[in-house]
Amino acid sequence: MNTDNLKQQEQIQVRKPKSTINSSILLPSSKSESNRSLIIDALTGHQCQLINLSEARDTQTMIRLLKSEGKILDVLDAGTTMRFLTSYCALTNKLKTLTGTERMQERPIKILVDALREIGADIDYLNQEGYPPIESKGFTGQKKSEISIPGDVSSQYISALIMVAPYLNNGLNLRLTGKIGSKPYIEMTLQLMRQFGADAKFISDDTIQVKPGTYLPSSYQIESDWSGASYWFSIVSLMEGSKVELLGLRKNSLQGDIKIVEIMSKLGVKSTFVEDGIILEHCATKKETSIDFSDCPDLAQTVIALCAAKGIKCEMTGLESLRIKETDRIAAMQTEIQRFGAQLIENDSKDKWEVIPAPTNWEKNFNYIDFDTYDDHRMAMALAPLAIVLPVNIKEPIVVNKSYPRYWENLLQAGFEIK
Ligand SMILES: O=C(O)C1=C[C@@H](OP(=O)(O)O)[C@@H](O)[C@H](O)C1
Ligand SMILES: C=C(OP(=O)(O)O)C(=O)O
Repeated sequence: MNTDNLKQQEQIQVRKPKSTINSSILLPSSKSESNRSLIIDALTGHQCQLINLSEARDTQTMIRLLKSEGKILDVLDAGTTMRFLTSYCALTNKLKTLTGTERMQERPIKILVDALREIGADIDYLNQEGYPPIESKGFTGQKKSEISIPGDVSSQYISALIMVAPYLNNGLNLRLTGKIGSKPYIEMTLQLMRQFGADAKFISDDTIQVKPGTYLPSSYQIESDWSGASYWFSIVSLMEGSKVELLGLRKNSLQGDIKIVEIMSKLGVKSTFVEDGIILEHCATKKETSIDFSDCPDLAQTVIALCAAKGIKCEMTGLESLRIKETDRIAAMQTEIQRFGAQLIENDSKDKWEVIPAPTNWEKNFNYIDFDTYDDHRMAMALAPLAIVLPVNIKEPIVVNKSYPRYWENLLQAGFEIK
């Protein structure tokens, strides 16, 4: 099934399946694991065997740019690609210009650039101080091996630094200040580094130590993507009697977004791990809950959309980083769920949020709803499951290419009607 034509449309109509869903879905593989293993592979001189690399545009962009002989590396809208390549180019003495989409040029990179400069890299901003585009102008030797970096803005800066750190003559001791956000992504980086033979670990609550050394070429099989899995949890929660098998997921995942299993156990999905994945079955839901997304920010939109539509009141914390992702995801979700009478309310100190769901039977007031997607794959993928409740139209369906190019294809396979 080829959905390229569908994706080229300005808007698609998504309608619920005519019968109860009972499907087996092959998820995309994780772009986070893929992009890390690609940097590690590049540092070994491309000696590793990486199995099941992601089809996601963020990963395909990483593959293309790591091979590129050109001076300008355009990461498009891929955050990890921008941050990981910045550190890789800066510390391995590659003279490159790194740029990206308009939105990428609004996503801060100062914390990473400051840290790289302290270590000894020569980097310039080409436009606005603190933001891409940047120019990596060379690395002539390590100035410092102990530095501090804020841990509460984006874990990607930290992953970017530690992944290249074994190749620094003196290694790196990195102290993280503030509350550490997206910590499982840092753990994923450390585990992958160790998988490829590096000596890298947390030596205290706030300090990571990376010893000098090299990665050992080896083979690694990338797992399916737990963030992509979350949309299927939402679908199963919304459709009574439904059952979905998701292939390629592991119980002992490196990905923090496996937390969706626990979150959804309260919100209408029973999960059972099987040999090559997980089986999701619809079950009863709570009507009120509270969730901290500090460890798993990419799950927030899925849960906000689900609670808003399904009458679940939800208190949320840990959403701060959503403001600097593909779009301001808090503002975007506030606007989109308001279309059907739900709200996402931020408290005065901007550190707690509450989903006030749409009133019971809200769907009776509409024939359909149009949703905007703000150049953000997760807006499209989080809102499309609401088609189970009411017909939805999704703008710019091509956005899914960033992490889950076969999303619409998989929905068709499960019986959704899309045109
Ligand atoms: O390291 C990674 O692979 C990622 C880290 C997270 O970003 P932050 O650390 O900026 O929260 C996450 O949102 C992103 O999708 C992928
Ligand atoms: C935030 C995301 O990606 P990135 O920051 O890598 O662009 C995401 O995939 O939700």
